[in-house]
Amino acid sequence: MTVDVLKANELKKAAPVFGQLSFDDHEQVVFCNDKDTGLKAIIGIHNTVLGPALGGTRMWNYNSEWDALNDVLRLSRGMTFKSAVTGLNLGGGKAVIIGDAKTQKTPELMRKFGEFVHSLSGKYITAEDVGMETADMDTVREVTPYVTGISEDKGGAGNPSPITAYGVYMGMKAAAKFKYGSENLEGKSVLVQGIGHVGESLVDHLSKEGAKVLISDINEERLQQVSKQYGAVIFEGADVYGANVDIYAPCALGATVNDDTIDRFKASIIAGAANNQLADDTKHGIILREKGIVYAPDFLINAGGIINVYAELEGYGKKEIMEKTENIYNTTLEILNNADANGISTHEAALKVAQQRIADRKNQR
Ligand SMILES: NC(=O)c1ccc[n+]([C@@H]2O[C@H](COP(=O)([O-])OP(=O)(O)OC[C@H]3O[C@@H](n4cnc5c(N)ncnc54)[C@H](O)[C@@H]3O)[C@@H](O)[C@H]2O)c1
Repeated sequence: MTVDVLKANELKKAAPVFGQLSFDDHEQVVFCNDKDTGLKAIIGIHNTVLGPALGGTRMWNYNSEWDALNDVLRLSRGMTFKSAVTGLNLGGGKAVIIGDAKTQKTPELMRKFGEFVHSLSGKYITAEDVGMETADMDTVREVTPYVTGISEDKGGAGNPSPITAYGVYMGMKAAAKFKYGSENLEGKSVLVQGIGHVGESLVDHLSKEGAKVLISDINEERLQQVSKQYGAVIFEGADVYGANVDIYAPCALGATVNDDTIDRFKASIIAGAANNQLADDTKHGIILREKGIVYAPDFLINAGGIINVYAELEGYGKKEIMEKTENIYNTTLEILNNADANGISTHEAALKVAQQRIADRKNQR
């Protein structure tokens, strides 16, 4: 049987890992199970040509183990290209813990997860992602040195989210320069979907610049708090994707640009922090281009966090972190212009730069 003659669900049964639609020549996929703590985790190592596979751990109440596997495969692949396009000597990896971070996360579970990370001898280095806090990484640090994103008083670079937000802000400004001829966001309406660690900080930058900020979240309490603090308007419409705004900033979860939403966008720029914003990178990247919607590739503009944690490994300080993150503006503008000149999607343009860097390194060996 070949991939062509099997439908997705049948393929999953026939080849549960290598046959996953999101499997993209990943080097290693590790399933971690511990009965005592209830840990069920999957570590995905996509590529280590440029360096150790670094990427955060996400704790999420997945509907099924298939969803968790699919997520870790997609996310770890994204990390490979994020580090490559950003010029870091890191490979791509990610981990998912299946469960509710609010009710099922315990220090014992995090330590056990850390032991699994340690068993990979540094091939995978973890950090925080959705459902994780700096304090959780401190707990993991008790059992392995292969963790970043630990707190500043423990020698880490601290919470990466504000740096991620700053990079997204830089990428958004570059997209504005490309689309509107000016990077100035004053008066532009921006809908930030998801006002968590990154989203809130992005709202802060945008409000200070005089953008008209709309916010959307499933957490009503946060909506009220962020609205009050920054003067942002809570989006009340029925269709967040069809909102009449200049810029849509997805900062919650991925795949919000999909077959169902793509024809509804009125925004002329999509620039946000969420990983894997395009449900289908190729197809939706091309459709956005045809529609004249400028998409600032997620893995390019949300690299501030990885720049921040990379500092822990390379030993550089805040100044260099901010300089590297600010440079996301230049890289984004370059890639948007390059995509335009070559008639390809912005996603493809960014991917090509990343893939070339990996191929060059491989050839040097
Ligand atoms: N934290 C980082 O440094 C970093 C780095 C790179 C990428 N990212 C990505 O950015 C996104 C946000 O990360 P974060 O650290 O702010 O996460 P977070 O968990 O702090 O915030 C996510 C927010 O999205 C909200 N949300 C969830 N589902 C939603 C929905 N359907 N509609 C509206 N809101 C919804 C949640 O209530 C929460 O407020 C994630 O996709 C993450 O992978 C984060």
